[in-house]
Amino acid sequence: MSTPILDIEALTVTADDGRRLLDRITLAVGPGERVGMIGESGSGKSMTALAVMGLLPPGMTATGSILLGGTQVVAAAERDLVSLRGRVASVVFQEPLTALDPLMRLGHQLAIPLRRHQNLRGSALTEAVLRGLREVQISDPDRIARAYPHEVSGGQRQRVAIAMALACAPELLIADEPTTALDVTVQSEVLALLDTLVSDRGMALLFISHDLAVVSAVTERVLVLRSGVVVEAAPLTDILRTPDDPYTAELVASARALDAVLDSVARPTAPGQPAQTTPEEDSP
Ligand SMILES: Nc1ncnc2c1ncn2[C@@H]1O[C@H](COP(=O)(O)OP(=O)(O)OP(=O)(O)O)[C@@H](O)[C@H]1O
Repeated sequence: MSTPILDIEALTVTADDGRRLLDRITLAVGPGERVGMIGESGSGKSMTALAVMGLLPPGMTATGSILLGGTQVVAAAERDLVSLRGRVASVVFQEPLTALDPLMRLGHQLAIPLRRHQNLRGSALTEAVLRGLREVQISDPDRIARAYPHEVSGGQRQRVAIAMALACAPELLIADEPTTALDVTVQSEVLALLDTLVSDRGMALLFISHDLAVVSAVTERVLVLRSGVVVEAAPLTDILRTPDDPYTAELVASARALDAVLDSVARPTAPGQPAQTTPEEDSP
């Protein structure tokens, strides 16, 4: 296998009260590979994403190794992490407002990473902002660029957050429950959009969700996390057909839209093929 973009080895994260939130997690994501991380609430999925980006909350200590684009993240200096974020890996969080400044027009927010990454100014920058919005299938980019976050729908906000995450052309996109906060129809549209963008750009994807049906739509290999421990890591089809761990078996049994999942096992050629949808135009 070629050198992984992300190579996590025995990652342990401990809270200041001594609780182990992650316990010797090991995971590698190769260039262009799509890996799912699944587990119940509190299992440590978001903590893994934060650790990879060097964004652990105060009081948390990480040990082990996280190589991101070949650079060690554990105990790295902030200035080294800044150059990795956005360029090597970006995150899309569940709640787009986490990534967006409520007091800044969306176009200005998207312009910040574009200016930094592509060194654009003036009308070239404006054009890049509108292009970025079109790439996330926003059909009225002029209006959205002028709007503040609260003036657009949740789906549109998440599309802008995705555009910001992609602005520096990262090699790895970490999507942490990116559709969970959205209405069901918008969920499948945003999932289809992510799937297309990741394919078109040949990006690697670490897709985090509590929902096996969602993970199965966009990834080919899955890691199951429980109480901070990896209880199973296997190709998606193996997890669905013959889960080894009882907890994984439970997840499979209770997955929403189980029929759709089993259907995708019957047609194993289709990792990364979520429901076909038309571009979103949900109103705010
Ligand atoms: N800032 C914090 N300080 C202390 N403990 C925390 C903090 N944030 C999360 N935790 C704890 O870390 C553990 C892992 O949480 P994490 O947010 O990674 O779970 P998760 O799998 O992403 O859950 P969810 O699906 O609900 O987001 C949980 O026990 C949680 O209570």
